[in-house]
Amino acid sequence: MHPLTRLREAVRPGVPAPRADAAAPARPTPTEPAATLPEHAVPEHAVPECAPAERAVPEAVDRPGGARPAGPAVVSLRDAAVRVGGRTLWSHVELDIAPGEFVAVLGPNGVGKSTLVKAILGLVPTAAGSISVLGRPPGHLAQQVGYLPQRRSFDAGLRIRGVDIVRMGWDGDRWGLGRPGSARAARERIARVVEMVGASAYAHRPIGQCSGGEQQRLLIAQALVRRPRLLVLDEPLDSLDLPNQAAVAALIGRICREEEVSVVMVAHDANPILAHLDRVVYLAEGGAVAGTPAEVITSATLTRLYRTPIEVLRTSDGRLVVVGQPEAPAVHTDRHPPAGEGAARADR
Ligand SMILES: Nc1ncnc2c1ncn2[C@@H]1O[C@H](COP(=O)(O)OP(=O)(O)OP(=O)(O)O)[C@@H](O)[C@H]1O
Repeated sequence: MHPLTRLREAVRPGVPAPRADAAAPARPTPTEPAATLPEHAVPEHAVPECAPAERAVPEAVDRPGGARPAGPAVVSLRDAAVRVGGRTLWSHVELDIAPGEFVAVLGPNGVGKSTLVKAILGLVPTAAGSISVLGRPPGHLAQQVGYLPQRRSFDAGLRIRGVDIVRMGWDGDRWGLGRPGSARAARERIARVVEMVGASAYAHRPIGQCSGGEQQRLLIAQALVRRPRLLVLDEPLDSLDLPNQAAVAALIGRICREEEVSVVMVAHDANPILAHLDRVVYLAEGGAVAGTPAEVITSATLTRLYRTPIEVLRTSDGRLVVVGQPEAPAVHTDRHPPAGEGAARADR
């Protein structure tokens, strides 16, 4: 492979290409609860009460930054199911994500969290039901969706600067040619997002010499630079130490509010992100439970979902802390390229 092609593959922005076979448009507004596990899986008392699944997200007061924003949902799943490798991973999933909401997708290893975000991106087709993103089938408005795939790290010898990585997010597919429009607007926006993620001090260093946490911030800036309306982050806290997990979680919460972008983030450990979240989606046992952290993160619900005793405590300052949640393994053995896509971007 030509060295430039290899470099380009290594640092290409995570903007998903549109799929030809994306899901059909969403159905008209149903009236079922927002999200539930299949009835056989969770007794009635364990299913949190969720807002009705309406296409226009109703206001609520559960938002860390204030009331839940009203307006058309940015992401809607209606009775959605996904099959990979001949097996249904989850089904009957109902979910609405409002503009500017910070939503975490949580659950045990291998339950289908990454597959859920890939379905939202249009990289994996729905087997039943429907998904809509910004009112269109997944993958149709890729320019308005920023994506940070799982585990991207850079070779220590890579000389390209952090700021160039961010620039690639701006140029998109025209990397090396430049995107039409004002060069000044590009410079200003790139400087703005670099500052927003707190990377100004090291953005001009070679990316290979930046720490994992610094690289992660620059990649978040890359995903954000085109002012997406939806930011999809697949385990952005993976392999960061605890202080960095907390700092990056706080950063994402702040970005969510300042840029008015909806964020869907896959995570293993709820604790570093809980204080910043508007909603959580727990995947388990072939279905999903969604709601505010206070609704979903309870000892009874998590114990049932993980099939192991888990305690949820409330600290004196009102924070929820999950105790006893199984640790994620250091190596994920269940990673595959998404259906219909080569391995190029799947699981880096
Ligand atoms: N393209 C594929 N073909 C076959 N099986 C797949 C494919 N993609 C995912 N799977 C399987 O689907 C299951 C869910 O995978 P997924 O990566 O979505 O889980 P996850 O919840 O994100 O896991 P983890 O927490 O370990 O990252 C796994 O068992 C995985 O092996």
